[in-house]
Amino acid sequence: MNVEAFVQAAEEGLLRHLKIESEDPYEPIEVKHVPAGWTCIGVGNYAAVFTYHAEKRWVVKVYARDYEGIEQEAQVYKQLGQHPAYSHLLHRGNTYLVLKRLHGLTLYETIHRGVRIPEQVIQDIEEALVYARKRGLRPCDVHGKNVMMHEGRGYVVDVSDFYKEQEDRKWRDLVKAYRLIYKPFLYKYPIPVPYALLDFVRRAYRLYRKGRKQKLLHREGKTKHM
Ligand SMILES: Nc1ncnc2c1ncn2[C@@H]1O[C@H](COP(=O)(O)OP(=O)(O)OP(=O)(O)O)[C@@H](O)[C@H]1O
Repeated sequence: MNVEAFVQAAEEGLLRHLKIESEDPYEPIEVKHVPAGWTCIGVGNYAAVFTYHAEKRWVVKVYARDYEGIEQEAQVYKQLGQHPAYSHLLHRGNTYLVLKRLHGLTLYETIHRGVRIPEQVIQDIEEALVYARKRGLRPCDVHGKNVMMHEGRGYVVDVSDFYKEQEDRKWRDLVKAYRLIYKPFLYKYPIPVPYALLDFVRRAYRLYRKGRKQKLLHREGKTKHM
């Protein structure tokens, strides 16, 4: 199948009948109906990602909201060029992108399933982020659901926020947690962690970062008035 035929199949077979909704901007979007022949392989807070039974090399990332993000993500892929740790863009539609499929499990899923994450995976992702910086991008929103592991190597699955002015701390905090908590405990005794506990940690982390940000803003406000 060529890209044009795939795009046609996506527009006629998937997008016309697909039902996805974004109810809470801080929670993954909800997939209500997927037409036959297509499978949802992942959801984020903005988009859901689908594979087609007749063409396994590519995926369709369909946005449920913030459609201006599509152009930004397409631009980031153009700026990134080809790199083994990233997907790449094949086509940009009005509400969707066609991307190279990455294989494996997100780090979030590996922890859920109790699969060991080797140091090499973390190093591959670090190198991929250094590469992105060299191409003039700022790696942002790199967290456990946006990075993948396949056959012991690391991949970055979502680059949609790399255009932003400032990097955030998510990846740095994840590496810290990997070295301080994961390596000494879960790596040695890889037990499956329920989604409920992982979601609790995710929400607690969000609240912690929000608290830190407010504290900082408060302090800055105080110094300005001194
Ligand atoms: N190129 C790809 N190949 C395979 N799976 C993918 C690909 N892109 C995304 N996925 C899967 O779909 C999920 C959601 O995609 P993605 O993280 O890009 O969505 P998003 O809404 O932009 O995320 P976020 O909420 O972090 O902004 C990923 O966690 C991953 O499981």
